[in-house]
Amino acid sequence: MFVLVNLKTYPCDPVEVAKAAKDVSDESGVRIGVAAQDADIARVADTGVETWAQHVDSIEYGSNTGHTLAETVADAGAVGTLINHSENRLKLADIDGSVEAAERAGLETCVCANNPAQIGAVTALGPDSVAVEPPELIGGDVSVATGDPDIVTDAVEAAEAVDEDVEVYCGAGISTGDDVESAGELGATGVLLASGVAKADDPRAALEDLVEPLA
Ligand SMILES: O=C(CO)COP(=O)(O)O
Repeated sequence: MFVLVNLKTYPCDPVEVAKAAKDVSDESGVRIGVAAQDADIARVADTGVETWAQHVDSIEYGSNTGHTLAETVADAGAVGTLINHSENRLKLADIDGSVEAAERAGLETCVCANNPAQIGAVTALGPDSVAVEPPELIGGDVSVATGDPDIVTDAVEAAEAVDEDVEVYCGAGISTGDDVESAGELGATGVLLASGVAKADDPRAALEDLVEPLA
């Protein structure tokens, strides 16, 4: 299982979380990534943790004020990027362009979607992975794996029907090792989570608990 921690714009210390994620990944052997804000990517990557961007735009070098260029986040140390997160939704054409931009820059791609039908649509764009995250469960205490297990199994089925090579992750409300284990049992090969680590009093302990069943 891949554990991708999305720091969003939470007021946590990104370097502290990144160092903890790097250590816990090294100790457990579980792949852990940290998706940081653009301005934090370089110092997060300096910790040695697998570093992701939270978004890249469907643009090339040039006159694009205020946008995120895939090459720039890659140069800063990101190796992957989220696209179309529920909090930064794009039109299908822009998702397609962002996937293309990320691939051009050598970034791994994870396209998020709200439901299995959207998962099928974005899988057709050929990203490395897709992630189903029901918006109503994001930021809450109920894990998608227990609160809406069918959405995970249906998303896995929808993606497989389009392209068996695209990994399927799930997210929303995941905060414990049990949640990660349940997500795996439903067919997900990774989880996206945010508040369970970014808002934890002790992010390192939260990460240790998350990977405990996997180590
Ligand atoms: O949006 C998410 C990850 O990208 C999920 O957020 P929570 O883990 O806070 O529910």
